[in-house]
Amino acid sequence: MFETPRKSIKTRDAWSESQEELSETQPVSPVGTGNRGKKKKKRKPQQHAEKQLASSLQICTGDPCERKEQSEKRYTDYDTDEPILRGIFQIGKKSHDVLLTSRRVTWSPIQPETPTGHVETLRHMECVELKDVFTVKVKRRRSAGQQTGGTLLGITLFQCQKKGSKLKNREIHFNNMSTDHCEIWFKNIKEILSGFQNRPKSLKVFVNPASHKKEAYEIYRDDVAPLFQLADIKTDVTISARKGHALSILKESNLDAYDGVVVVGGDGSVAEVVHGLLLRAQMDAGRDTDSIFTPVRAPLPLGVIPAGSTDIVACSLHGIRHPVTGAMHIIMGNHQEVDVCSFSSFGRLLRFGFSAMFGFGGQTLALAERNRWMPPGQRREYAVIKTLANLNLCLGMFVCRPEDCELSYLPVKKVQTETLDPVKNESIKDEHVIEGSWSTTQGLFLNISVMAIPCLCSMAPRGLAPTTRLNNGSMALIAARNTSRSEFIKHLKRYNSVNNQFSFSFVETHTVQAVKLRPRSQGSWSDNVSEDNRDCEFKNPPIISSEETYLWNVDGDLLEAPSELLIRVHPQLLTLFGVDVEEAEEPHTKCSCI
Ligand SMILES: Nc1ncnc2c1ncn2[C@@H]1O[C@H](COP(=O)(O)OP(=O)(O)OP(=O)(O)O)[C@@H](O)[C@H]1O
Repeated sequence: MFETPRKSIKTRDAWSESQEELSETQPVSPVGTGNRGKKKKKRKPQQHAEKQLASSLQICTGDPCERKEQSEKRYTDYDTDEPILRGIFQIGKKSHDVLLTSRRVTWSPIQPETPTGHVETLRHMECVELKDVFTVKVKRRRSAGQQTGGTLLGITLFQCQKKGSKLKNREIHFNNMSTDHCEIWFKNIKEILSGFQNRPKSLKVFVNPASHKKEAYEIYRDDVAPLFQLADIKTDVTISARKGHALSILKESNLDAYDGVVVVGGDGSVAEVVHGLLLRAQMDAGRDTDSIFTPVRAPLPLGVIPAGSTDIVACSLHGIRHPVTGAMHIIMGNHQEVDVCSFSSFGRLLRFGFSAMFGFGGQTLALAERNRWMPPGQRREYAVIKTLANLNLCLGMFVCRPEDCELSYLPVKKVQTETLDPVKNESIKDEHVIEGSWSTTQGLFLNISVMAIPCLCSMAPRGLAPTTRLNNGSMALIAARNTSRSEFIKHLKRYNSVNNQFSFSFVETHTVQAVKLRPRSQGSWSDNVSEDNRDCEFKNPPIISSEETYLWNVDGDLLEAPSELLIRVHPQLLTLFGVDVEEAEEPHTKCSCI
């Protein structure tokens, strides 16, 4: 969305970049200054410019009727978007006629007139929308080590370019050695760009150096920080020293100085920061989290730079695990409202998050965490194989069997209403969510998943919960009842393909607002220590559930919860930097272990 500029900005920022030579410099002819009060005096050259542009737009190849329609449409478009500046710049090797309006920069090569008086430029006309430009810099040639000054070469626009789900930085160089000319263009473009108010100017950044292959810091330093610097974003970076470090900072520090928070890491790190941001918002709003409360929204948007092993949140938000794409969504201020779950037990808030798994999902994570000494992919596969192998088995004093649970859920009921628009005299259809009533079921469950976001990842490109969206105000409840090992494996395998993973008689799915789970067996999934991993258990003591607690996988983090857990969805509680995507564009990874 384009918003009108609010303020002027200091314009003498210097940008030192290439050593490239200008082979040619064109004379300078600005047609306007952006000062609309003086517009009348400048009318003549502008009219001439528009006339020339209009005539050039009429010359194009293809079907004449289509051509006329196209040229009229484009001319109308340009006509409503008033020219602010017009001048000559060298772009690439050619001189170009460049036009700045409040929405875009358009350029076409300067060519001699044909005998008919037409200038054949449309074919080569190019433009960049200013909503896609994140910064403008003055371009100078400097010798090695020179910090200031240097020969002025022109200005450069930095565009956020989209290729599929991937976003990247594209530089467009407008070369002209006239200081006055460049300054006017720089000032005007900078002023227009300052009107995009969602774009952050100051960020609090958390980096988890322990994520995945321990490369999060390098990813931030090499791929992300230079882009933030280019976009003139101030950053305050904390390298997380331990689990819970980001949470304690978010709970204690004053966040007023920031326009957003960024986390560089995997899903566990994202979950910690999401919880911290929302907990802080509840504390500031005086909410009593020891009761069933209505949470307030987090005041700051959160950006996610993927550096973990699965990166489900980044995939669901960007469609791809690509740190530069994450950084670009932040720089461009792309806001996406996202539903969040709260996890509470006996009225007390345990944490905020996006997804939870109980049973198989909790058990595999517990086993993987106990074997952190293994490389990430290997320990995940090991945990999946081991848990599947032990399914329905008794290992010494530990029993791996489905959970005996009482599962209650509050379904989302949507009703359509129809009202009459008195002005347009047409009916308006509206959808409302109404309070349903709790349903309760019980029995043996192999796995229960509750997800407020689709949870896209390379193993499940359409998501672990493809029926939910980032902000549809509901959660997907997927419950797999007890079945044979081979049927359960078939169900798991289908996440990888386009086939419906839920078309099994033992799987039920519901769209819900709340879920309550009461496991009735004691300690069944709590551990599965077998002879062959006794050694590693000794080095990494197992997470032992007491009689009263159960292990959940909440956003890839282990949560030890008492025997009753209430999960509620809170529509659009958080703003993330990103967009809603249908499918992950990730290279499709097949789980080799099942
Ligand atoms: N300095 C640190 N040392 C160890 N653990 C940390 C540190 N800082 C944060 N943590 C914790 O590490 C946990 C796992 O990190 P993270 O989720 O980023 O990586 P991952 O597990 O490799 O990725 P994914 O969750 O995508 O599989 C998080 O719960 C986080 O709280």
